[in-house]
Amino acid sequence: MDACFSTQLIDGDGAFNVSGLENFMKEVKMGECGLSYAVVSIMGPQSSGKSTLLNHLFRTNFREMDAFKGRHTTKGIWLAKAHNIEPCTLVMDLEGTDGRERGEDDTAFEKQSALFALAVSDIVLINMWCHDIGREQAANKPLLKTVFQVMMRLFSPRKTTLLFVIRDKSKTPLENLEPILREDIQKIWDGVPKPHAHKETPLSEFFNVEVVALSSYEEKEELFKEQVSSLRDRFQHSIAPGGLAGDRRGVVPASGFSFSSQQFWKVIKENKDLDLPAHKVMVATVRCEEIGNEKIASFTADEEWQQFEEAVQNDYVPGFGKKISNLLERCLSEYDMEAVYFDEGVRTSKRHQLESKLLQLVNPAYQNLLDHLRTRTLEAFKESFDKSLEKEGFAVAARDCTKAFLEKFDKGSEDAAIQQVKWDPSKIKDKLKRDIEAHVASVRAKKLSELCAKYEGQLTKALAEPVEALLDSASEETWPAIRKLLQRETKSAVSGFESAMASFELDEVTQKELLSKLESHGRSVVESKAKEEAARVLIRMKDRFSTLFSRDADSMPRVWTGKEDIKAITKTARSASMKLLSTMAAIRLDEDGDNIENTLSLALVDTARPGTTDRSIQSFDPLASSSWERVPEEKTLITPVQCKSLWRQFKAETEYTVTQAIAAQEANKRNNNWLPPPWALAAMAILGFNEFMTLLKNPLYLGVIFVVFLVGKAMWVQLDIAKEFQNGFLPAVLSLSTKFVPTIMNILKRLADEGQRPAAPERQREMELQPKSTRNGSHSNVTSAGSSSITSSESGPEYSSPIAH
Ligand SMILES: Nc1nc2c(ncn2[C@@H]2O[C@H](COP(=O)(O)OP(=O)(O)OP(=O)(O)O)[C@@H](O)[C@H]2O)c(=O)[nH]1
Repeated sequence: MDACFSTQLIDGDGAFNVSGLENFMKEVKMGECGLSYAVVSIMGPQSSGKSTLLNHLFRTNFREMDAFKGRHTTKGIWLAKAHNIEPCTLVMDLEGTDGRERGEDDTAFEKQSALFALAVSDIVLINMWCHDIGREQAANKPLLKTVFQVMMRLFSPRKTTLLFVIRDKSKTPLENLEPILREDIQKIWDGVPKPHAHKETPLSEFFNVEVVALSSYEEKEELFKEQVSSLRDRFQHSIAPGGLAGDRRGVVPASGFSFSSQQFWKVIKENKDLDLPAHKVMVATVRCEEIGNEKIASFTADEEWQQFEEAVQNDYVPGFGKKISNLLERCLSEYDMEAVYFDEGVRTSKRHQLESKLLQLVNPAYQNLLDHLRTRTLEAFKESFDKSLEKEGFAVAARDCTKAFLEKFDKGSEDAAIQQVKWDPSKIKDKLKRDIEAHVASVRAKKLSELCAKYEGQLTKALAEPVEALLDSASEETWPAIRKLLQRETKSAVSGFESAMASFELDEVTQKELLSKLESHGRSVVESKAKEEAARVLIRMKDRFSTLFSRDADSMPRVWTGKEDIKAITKTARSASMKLLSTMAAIRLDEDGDNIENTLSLALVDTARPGTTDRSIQSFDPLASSSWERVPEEKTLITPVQCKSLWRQFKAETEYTVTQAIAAQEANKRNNNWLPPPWALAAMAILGFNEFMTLLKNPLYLGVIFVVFLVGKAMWVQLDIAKEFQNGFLPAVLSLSTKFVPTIMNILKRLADEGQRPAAPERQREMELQPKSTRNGSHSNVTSAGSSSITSSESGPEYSSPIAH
């Protein structure tokens, strides 16, 4: 027996051979049959030639009783596939009945196997001896009774074909036998108790009854074979309309046959009624679920899908939607193909389940893909936006690029779209939009701040130095000039900035904000410059004072000859410095209506006005305040009090210059008077002529005159007489008188040293042996003597200036 094509389905003890059936199903490729298959089973008394008939009819290998070896009876239910019969026909050989009445014991194997055969078979062959027809004690009667009884428990008629096979037919023609048999069958049917619903249901509603008679296999084998062969033909295309099982109902699809059979047997064993429709739904549910799970498993294991799943982890994959849709479609259509014969409701709902499970499986990959698409699009946007900024204006570039790249995203998401479902990519698109907007905003802020910095820089450059120069030359015109300059430069910067900003298409409020920022930058440049200058005001004042004081109208250095009116010059110079102080005292970027200059002038310069000369009686000090009248605090650079203290410092620091000038003037005057008057010189020359001639005529006198000249010359140099007399005659005589004796002593000492000095090399050696300190000491003595003479010459009598007070 070929184990692959026949198997024991249920053994003698009622155990279902699940694995055997599964193997059998695979071998005969039942899964592919769909509804195109038929199940034939045979019932009949033991050893009535059932196996023999089946083997001849379907070319199966059921074990037959070997006439020579002894008795063998079939146990349980065997299953085989009919050879060369279309469509695929499964054949079941049942254990033979023993022909005895078994009462109502539904648990007997005979009844259970009959019910099972009726539940799963399209055609049931009822094997009977010809001589049993019309007999009251026929062996098949209890069998038929059993068949009809169990049939009621199937709930709904399956329209099973009952093919009565009359064995060992006699000479009586079938035409005569058949009515008798049908009568017998009808009698049995009528005698079977039926449920209320089927009280009036005719037998034909449940069964198609067919009768066939065969000659004895034992006695007329050839004829038997011939008749079997023609009977075999009736099994070809048995399920087609008009065939043996043409009007069968409630067929379970082939792939559910195994599960269905198991369930039938289980229910039968539990002695429960078989609800065929419910069974069908149940089988469909289980099978469709199984098919769905198989499809999910095969989808998950699909190499193409795995490659896609891996690829989308790292990057966007073009063509994702189409490919995945195809894979899903393939999977679903495979399901459809396999589940097509199962209950439609179940099949459809399980299909939905399968679809949603598959989509759940695919969704993370889809989300990943869209995320990659979003980041990719954003990166590409950034790059393209940067490039287009070089060619077009900001707002246009931002608008065009945003539009283009959102469209690209749309295209990408369309490409990723899966046919089976409408997943909405709008959330991711919104995120992309937000990212793009944020990028545009950041670039805009950067560009605008660059632009601001550029124009602010330009404005700073245009203002800083001119403002500094204007403040330096402080006058009444300084602040109007600064205002004019500020207005002009701000206007030009604003117009430049405005046109540069146009491409950003900013809203009016922002534009105004930026422009006013630029304008206030201009003001702040001026203000900070003014503050800087104010911090240096004292130096500036002193500079101005010394410029005006020590240079004349032609900018030539003044020589204090004595003719200059130092008082007037000082006053002019101080007035100018005071003006500078007043200019620096406050920022006057708006119209200057302050009174600073007047206040300062009154308080500091015009102190000589009548009534104000004596300070002790000046009751009110206009500078004793920390704020100027009509000048807000933030515009004040130097407060009145600070002005006062600065002025005091200024005066103290410039006083020396004035003193020096006065002293120089005095000295100059005296310098012109140190020689005796010309008339005295002329008298001396006329009166001393004879003595002079005597001196020239006597060589000894000449030598003495020469020595006196040398000593005189040395004294002249040593005492620096010419310089001494620059300070006036009287101070020079006093100074020279104090230094005269020490200088004479010094000259004599040096002359004595010269006379005692040995030859030059010896002197050199002596110098080398002499300690350094001694040498320096002698030098420092000379220097100190010199410097002391200079110091004493510089320190003239203190001069008390009338202007200083
Ligand atoms: N008289 C007669 N005997 C037959 C016929 N066909 C087979 N037999 C004989 O009947 C005996 C039993 O044959 P099987 O085919 O084993 O009978 P069975 O009904 O399958 O027996 P079980 O399944 O064991 O109940 C064998 O010895 C056969 O030779 C027939 O048409 N007429």
